[in-house]
Amino acid sequence: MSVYECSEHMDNFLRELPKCEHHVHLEGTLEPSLLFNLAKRNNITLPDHFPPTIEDCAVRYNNFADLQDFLDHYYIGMSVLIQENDFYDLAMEYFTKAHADGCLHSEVFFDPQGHVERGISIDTVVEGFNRACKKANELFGTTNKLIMCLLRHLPAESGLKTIQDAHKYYESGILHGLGLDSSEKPFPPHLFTECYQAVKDKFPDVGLTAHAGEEGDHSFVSHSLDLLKVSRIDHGVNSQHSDELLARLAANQTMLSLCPLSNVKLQVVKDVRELPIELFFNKNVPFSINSDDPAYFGGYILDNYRAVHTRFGFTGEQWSKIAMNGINGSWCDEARKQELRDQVQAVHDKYKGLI
Ligand SMILES: Nc1ncnc2[nH]cnc12
Ligand SMILES: [Zn+2]
Repeated sequence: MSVYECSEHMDNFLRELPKCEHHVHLEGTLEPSLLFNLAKRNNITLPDHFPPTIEDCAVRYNNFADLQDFLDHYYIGMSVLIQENDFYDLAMEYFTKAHADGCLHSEVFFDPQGHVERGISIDTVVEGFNRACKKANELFGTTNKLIMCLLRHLPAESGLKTIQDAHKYYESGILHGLGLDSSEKPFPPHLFTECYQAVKDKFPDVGLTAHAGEEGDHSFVSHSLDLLKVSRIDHGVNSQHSDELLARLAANQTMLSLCPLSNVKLQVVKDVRELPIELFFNKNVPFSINSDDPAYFGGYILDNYRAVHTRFGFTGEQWSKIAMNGINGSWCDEARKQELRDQVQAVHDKYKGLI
C-alpha cells in the first residue's frame, strides 16, 4: 500500500542520511544462510518443524501469526550459535549491512539467557560481540554499543543472576545498557523492578530501556517509565491510545524505537500506513526507525526508512528532524552526537532543492 513515490534523489538521500539504530536484536540478524552454515559447522540438528532450506525459511518467515509464533523460531535459530567466533561472525554481518545502509551508530540488543540456558557462557557471547563492535569501528568508523536484554518469560531471579554474571562487563564499560524483551503481555514490567533497580544502584550511568506497548497496552509503557525508570521505550506503538502518555513522552523527550516492518510481520498492523508515525511526529514524541529482527522480517534499517517514506511521504526537513531525534536519543557521548548532527546537516544541505 505505497502511497508516495520514492524518487531517485529521495532514495539516495535516505541512504546517505546518517542513521542511528536503537532497536535491533543481534540474534534477530541471523540470516538463514549463516544459520545453516553454523548448524553444519557446529553439528547442530535443527528440529523437524524448522524450515529445512533457505527458501522454506523465506516462506515461513512471511507467515508469523504473532510475536510468540516468531519467538518460537527465533529461539530455535539461535541454538546454532556455539563458539565465540559464531557470535563475532553474526555481529559482523549485521554491522557490515548497517554500514552499507548509512547507519553510523548502532545500539544493539542481545539475549544472554537464551545462550546460557543452552550451556554457552556469557563470556563467549559478550567477547564475540564486543570483538565485532571494535572491528566494525576500525573498519567502518561506526560506533556501536551493546545492550543486554533480560527475557521476560524467565523469572526475575534468573534476570538477577544474569546481571551478576554481567557485572564485570558493566564495570568495564563493555555493556552500555539494560533492556527487556520476549513475550510481552503475560509478563508486565512490575515483575522486573528489582532487576532494573539492581543495575541502576550499581551503575547509574547505564542506559535503561524496555520493550513495551508492542502487543501490551499503553499501561505497559507508563509502568516501564514509572517502575523500571527507563529513559527509552522499545516499540511503544500503543502509546497512541493515551493522550496523557503522549504528552508525557513529548514533555520528557522520551524516544520510542519504532520497528515498522516488524509490526507488519508480527501482525500488530496490516500495513505500515496504519502506524501512528504521523501522530507521534505531530505531537512532538521523538522516535527512531529500526529493524528489530531484520533476518526474520525482510528488511534492514534502510528498508524500514523506505517503507515509512512510501507510506507517509515525509519531506527532507521532516526526515532530518527524525535523524536528529535519533541522535539526541542515543547513548553516545556529546562529542559523537555533535559529529553525527553535523553530518545530518551536511546531507540535508546537499539535497536541498532536489527532494
Ligand atoms: N519484537 C520483539 N519483541 C519482543 N521480544 C523480541 N525479541 C526479539 N524480537 C523481539
Ligand atoms: Zn525488539
